[in-house]
Amino acid sequence: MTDNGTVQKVAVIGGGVMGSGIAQLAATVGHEVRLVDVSPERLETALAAIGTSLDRFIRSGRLETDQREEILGRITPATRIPEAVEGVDVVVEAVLERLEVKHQVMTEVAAHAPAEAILGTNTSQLSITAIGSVLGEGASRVVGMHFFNPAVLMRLVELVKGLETSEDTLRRAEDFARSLGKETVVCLKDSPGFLTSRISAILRMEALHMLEEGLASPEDIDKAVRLAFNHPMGPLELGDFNGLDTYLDALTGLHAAHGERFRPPVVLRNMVAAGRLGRKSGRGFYDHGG
Ligand SMILES: C[C@H](O)CC(=O)SCCNC(=O)CCNC(=O)[C@H](O)C(C)(C)COP(=O)(O)OP(=O)(O)OC[C@H]1O[C@@H](n2cnc3c(N)ncnc32)[C@H](O)[C@@H]1OP(=O)(O)O
Ligand SMILES: NC(=O)c1ccc[n+]([C@@H]2O[C@H](COP(=O)([O-])OP(=O)(O)OC[C@H]3O[C@@H](n4cnc5c(N)ncnc54)[C@H](O)[C@@H]3O)[C@@H](O)[C@H]2O)c1
Repeated sequence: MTDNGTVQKVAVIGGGVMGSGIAQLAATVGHEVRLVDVSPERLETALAAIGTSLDRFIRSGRLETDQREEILGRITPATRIPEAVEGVDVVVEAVLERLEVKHQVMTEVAAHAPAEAILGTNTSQLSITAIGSVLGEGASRVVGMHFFNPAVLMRLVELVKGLETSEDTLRRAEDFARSLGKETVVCLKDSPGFLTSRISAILRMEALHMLEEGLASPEDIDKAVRLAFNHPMGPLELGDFNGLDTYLDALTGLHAAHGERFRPPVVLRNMVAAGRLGRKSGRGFYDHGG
């Protein structure tokens, strides 16, 4: 909904950890949502995860039981972008953290979405300007809309202005984030990692180096951060929660942009090479029974 409460048609591209949460959030506040993933299996997993999350809200009394089907009924799964973006007001792209994949998706979205639709990208750290660069003048409609995992609970959306992002696009992205019940901050300059990912990556880097140095077990490194600083999760368990492949992609980008202080530690490369991606693969720094 916009500031004046208008229901919007929203397409979320990518039905993974983040896309499923963003789709759920938008449908919960009453928007009409199309959720697109190239993989039908991922779409099935996404809808199941949304159902599980809605059940948790019902159990804790934050949703009525009959809202479950209404919310799910507002989400239309799809495997193709062209039909899914027809007539939408807002697109949020949440596919892999790879520039070439984002380019491919943005090009297809822009070819089929209405010219006035805003095109948000949920990238964790890539340049918004670079993502929009494939659209020529269309880059004015591209804006960073960085949600946090789990999108249904975390309070912030970090908005990032690319070099070509128009003021109107930024304002509409802000309206859309507010319609989802989120607070916003605006990163005025397009610098990889924006405000939040640079901060969180530094904490994560230190935890990974401590693990490599054998200073403590993963459990104790996480416990230290949780209890000393009142963080809800330690950096290693948060890595398992978010996806270690996504962590590695983000650090690789930050390393390229900001240099040595973000060089991905070997322990993380090895985890990803071994397919230990965290919760989504059943095993990461911890065993999740997968
Ligand atoms: C990498 C990217 O670019 C950026 C990022 O995303 S960085 C990561 C940002 N995210 C974080 O830092 C998350 C840190 N963790 C947390 O905030 C919390 O651990 C958490 C909110 C995920 C879970 O809360 P926690 O108290 O630890 O666990 P838990 O007891 O399971 O959940 C608390 C409540 O939330 C509910 N809940 C948790 N996850 C839920 C979900 N996905 N859907 C619905 N409800 C949920 C639970 O049911 C519970 O409700 P209750 O209090 O009524 O019983
Ligand atoms: N995981 C997090 O905590 C988190 C938090 C904030 C932002 N992000 C960012 O959000 C984006 C998505 O991350 P994620 O963790 O949800 O990843 P994920 O791996 O869980 O999901 C990505 C999904 O995109 C789909 N996909 C790939 N190519 C596609 C295409 N061409 N068209 C449609 N779907 C396609 C994949 O099938 C997959 O389901 C990344 O840019 C990431 O950096 C992640």
